[in-house]
This record gives sequence, C-alpha cells and structure tokens, in this order.
Amino acid sequence: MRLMLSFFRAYRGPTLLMLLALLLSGLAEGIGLSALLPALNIALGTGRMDTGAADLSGYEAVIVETLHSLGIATTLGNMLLLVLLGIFFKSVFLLLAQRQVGYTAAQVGTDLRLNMLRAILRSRWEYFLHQPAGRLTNALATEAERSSQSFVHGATAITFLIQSMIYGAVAFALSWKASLVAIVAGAIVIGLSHFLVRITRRAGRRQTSLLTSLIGNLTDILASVKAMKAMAREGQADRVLASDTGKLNKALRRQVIAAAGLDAGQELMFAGFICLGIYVALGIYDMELPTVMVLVVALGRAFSFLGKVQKQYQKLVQGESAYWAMLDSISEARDAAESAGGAAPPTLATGIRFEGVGFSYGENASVFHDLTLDIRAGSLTTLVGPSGTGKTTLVDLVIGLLQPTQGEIRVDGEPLSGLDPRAWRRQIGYVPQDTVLLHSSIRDNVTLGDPDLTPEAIEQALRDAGAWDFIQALPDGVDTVVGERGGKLSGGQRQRVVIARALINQPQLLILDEATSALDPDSEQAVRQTMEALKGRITLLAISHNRGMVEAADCVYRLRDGRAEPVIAGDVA
Ligand SMILES: Nc1ncnc2c1ncn2[C@@H]1O[C@H](COP(=O)(O)OP(=O)(O)OP(=O)(O)O)[C@@H](O)[C@H]1O
Repeated sequence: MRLMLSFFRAYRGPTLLMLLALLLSGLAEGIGLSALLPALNIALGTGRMDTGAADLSGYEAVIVETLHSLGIATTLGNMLLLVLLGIFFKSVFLLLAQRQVGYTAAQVGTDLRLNMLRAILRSRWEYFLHQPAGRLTNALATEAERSSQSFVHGATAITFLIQSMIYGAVAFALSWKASLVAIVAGAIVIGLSHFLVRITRRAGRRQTSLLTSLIGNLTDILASVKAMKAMAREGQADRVLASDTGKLNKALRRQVIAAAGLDAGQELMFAGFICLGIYVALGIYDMELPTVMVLVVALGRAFSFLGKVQKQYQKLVQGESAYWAMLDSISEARDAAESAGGAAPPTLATGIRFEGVGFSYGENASVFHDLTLDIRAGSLTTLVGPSGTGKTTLVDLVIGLLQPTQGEIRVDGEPLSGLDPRAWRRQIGYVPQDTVLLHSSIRDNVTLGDPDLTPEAIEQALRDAGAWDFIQALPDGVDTVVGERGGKLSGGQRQRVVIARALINQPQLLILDEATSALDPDSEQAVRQTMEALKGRITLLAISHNRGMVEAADCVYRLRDGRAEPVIAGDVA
C-alpha cells in the first residue's frame, strides 16, 4: 500500500473526495442491509416484529428502535423500500467515487508523462545524450499507463475493502462469534493465497524491465531498418526482438497463471468456509433461519469483497514497478537538470572567443585542451577536421549545451557562463544535418505552428534562405504540402526550408551542423549563395567539408589534437 500512500500524498484533495464518497456509499449499503433482517422476519411470518423491540435480539432491537424513533413503521413495504434506498444511494455515491477515481487516474498518467518529459528536456545535454530514446518512449507510452491503472486498482481495492468491512460489521452485529471465526477464516484464505500476489509482483517487475529493453531495441532497429534490409540482416533484428518478446511472454504467462490461481483458489476456500459455517450454525448451534440467512448474505458478501480486494491488489502490484521506475527516472533526470546559468542579457556585436578552452566527456574522453579561436560577428566561420576531432562538441559549447572544463568562452567579452542561457539560445538559429520536415505545408514547416509569425515574416525568412523563388513556382506557393518527411522537395529545397525555419526568429547566430554534406552540387551552390547573402547581417558558424562552404568562409579553422588552427581556404583538402 506504499503506492497508495504515495498517490495520497500527491493527490490529497481528489483522494480524500474519493474516500468520502466511498464511505458514504458503504454507509448507504450498510443501512439498506440493516433493513434486510426485519424484512425477512416479516416475510417469513416469524411474528417477531409484532411484539415490539423488547423481545428482539440486540442487533434487530437497535434497528427496530431506531426505525420507531424515526417514525417509520416496521412493515414489509417500508423495510423493502429501505433496502432499495440503501442500494440507490450506495450506487450514487459509488458512481461519484468512481468518477473521481477515473479523473485522478487520468491525471496521474498525464502528470507522470509531463513531469518525465519536462525533466528530460531540462536535463544537462550530456545526460540527455546517454538516455536511450526507447526508455523515454516506453515511459511515456506504457509505464505512465500502467501507473495510472495501478491507481485505479488501488482505489478499487479500497472500495471493496470498505464494502467488505460494512458487510463484516453487519455480520458482527448479528453474531460476533460467527464473525470472529469468519475473520480468522478470511485471514487464512488471504494468507494462503498471498504467494500468488508475490509471483505477480515479480512478473510485473520483470515486465517493466523487459518492456524498456524491448521498446529500446525496437526504436533502434526501426531507425536502421533500411540498412538492415539492404544487407539482408533483418533476421538479426528478428532474433533480438523475438528473444525480448519471448521473455515478456513468459512473464505475462506467469502473471496470468497467478491471477487465475487466485480466482479459483479463493472461491473454493471461501465457499468451503461458508458451507461449514451454515452447517455449524444450523446443525450444531440451532440458530434461527432468518438470522443465518442474513449472516450468510453478509459474511458471503464480506468474503467475496475481501477476495476482490486481494485480486485488485494483485493487479496493483503488477503495474506498481512501472510507477516506481517512472518516479526514479524523473528524479534522476531532475538531479541532472541544467544549471540555471547567469542572468546577463546577451548581445553579439563583436564576436565569440574561445580562450584556452578544455573539454572532456567524463574523465577519460578529453576532446579539447587549450583551444583558442575567434568567431567574428557578421562573418562566416567554417570548421573542418577529421571525424571525431570535436566539431560538433565545439558547436555544443557555443550553444551552451556543454560547459568547458577549463578556459573561458566569451561573447562580446562577457563570459558565456554569465549570460542568461535561454536568452542566448533564442538568438541562435540551428540547422542540423538531417532535415526532417513535417508532413504539412511549407508555411507550417517554417513557423512550426507559431501563430504570431506573420506572412511577411515567413516571406522574408524564405527569401533570406534563398527559397522564395522556387516556392513561388509551386502551384500552392507556401501552402504546398511537402509530403512525408518533405519527400516532394529536392534535398536542397528541403535544406533551404529548414534554413528559413532557423531564420524566421531573426537569430543573431546561424549554426549549420554539416547542413550541406548531403546535397548535390546545385543545391549546395544555392545554400552557399544564401550564406554569402546573409554574411554581414548575422554571424554564421558552419561545420562543413564542402568546398563551397569553405570557399565562402571568412575564416576556416581545422580542429586537430584538441586545438583549432586557422587555415587558408585553398589549403583545405
Ligand atoms: N556524449 C559523448 N560521450 C562521450 N564521448 C563523446 C560524446 N560525444 C562525442 N564524444 C567523443 O568526443 C569526440 C568528438 O566528437 P564530435 O562528435 O564532437 O566529433 P566531430 O568532429 O563532430 O565528428 P564527426 O565529424 O564524425 O561528426 C569523439 O572522440 C567522440 O567519440
């Protein structure tokens, strides 16, 4: 029940409302049930109701006295009406409680998803890079859902527990001895079948880790399916996924067997105890039939609800591990949150300077030591260098996604670490190597749905990106739908739409991360012209081995051995 306590702490108000509705529902059910014994006595014509409360046993006497003090005659009609009213109010309050459970469960799932997403998006870049995409997908898709279902099962277990206690209380009022025996019997049944709950808990934990692994592998495989098919290696993917799904299947089977075992075992044991109880009550203690009948109904229902409590608890523990796993992931990501940085407003009037910068990924992965370079404002600086020499790392340091381990990066003479990081990044336009367009219009692809961007701003960004002329030639202009992943445009056209997307917010610094590496000569030439046209107006930083981008650059740096050396464009091989 640690899980329900955790939910209670997080959703105090909704949980209290739910509990109140459940208690009222239980109370209504208890009142209805209390009228059953007088109703039966009247129906069976035992004559006990005619003599008044004085001749009645404790429980019945209390009921009859209460009814008389309320001015309600103990007629069969009134008693049956009371039973019906009890059931009616029980159903109304139960409905309210269940509505509250449903709303809170949906809120649990939504909050977990949003908290996870926000924590991951606000985490340090190095932490983010080490997160398998599948882990996030699995958390958002399956773990959040399993967690909210656990809340539903926990709340339903509480509902059944309250109902079980109401029936138990009525039975206790009728015969405390019989009820004590029943409590012991109930505890034996619950205790004997608890090992099945433990099996389910283990199967649930296994499912949580297997689903993370399966969805992680699936995400990776889907990303490289073309290469796998091209080399006829899809069998390998099949083997990996088949092994994961096979293990998942085994865990699910265990869970199914444990649930079925609990169902069958409980029913048999409870039925056995009820039969034994009837035999002892009628055959040995010679109790009256109406009392035994109500006792059987009350204890039978109490047993039945107790059994349901355990079944719901079994379902709760099955998904419980998903909730703890999500909470762990959220807290881990929060611990890895990006530092708040400084507060100084950024400008980019003179340039960015790296002064003796050192950087390493962890202890043994040194990338830069004593790196010094200048990126003059309004110029195009191109970075070249063999693979793995740190070009992307340098860009990430400029953006402020990574922090130097030694030296300083200055923007207009101010340490980058002292600038407001979000304000700094709002000045940056970033064009990645892979141009992923949305299956929507060019307009949507440029604005990314921002309604504040005017048609004039869209046109200007497309003109600056050198895309306006080809877009004018399209039948629907900026409203042309670009197709799945932009498939209806050429590589160069796609790239220029992405550059327009980066330019629309009027950045001071445009970064192109190998943005022209996949382009044909004509497209590359068009992007180069765009860069040349932008020079002087904004600062440009490009990672590129492309001859055009090197020739167009005002300054070219080659990264080597953890340092940057300026090179003449013609010397770049
Ligand atoms: N997240 C990371 N954790 C550990 N090491 C990393 C990480 N990212 C990059 N590296 C290492 O840092 C070095 C520089 O990587 P980086 O990606 O910056 O090089 P690059 O010059 O951009 O390479 P390429 O031209 O192949 O894209 C490489 O040795 C790489 O293995």
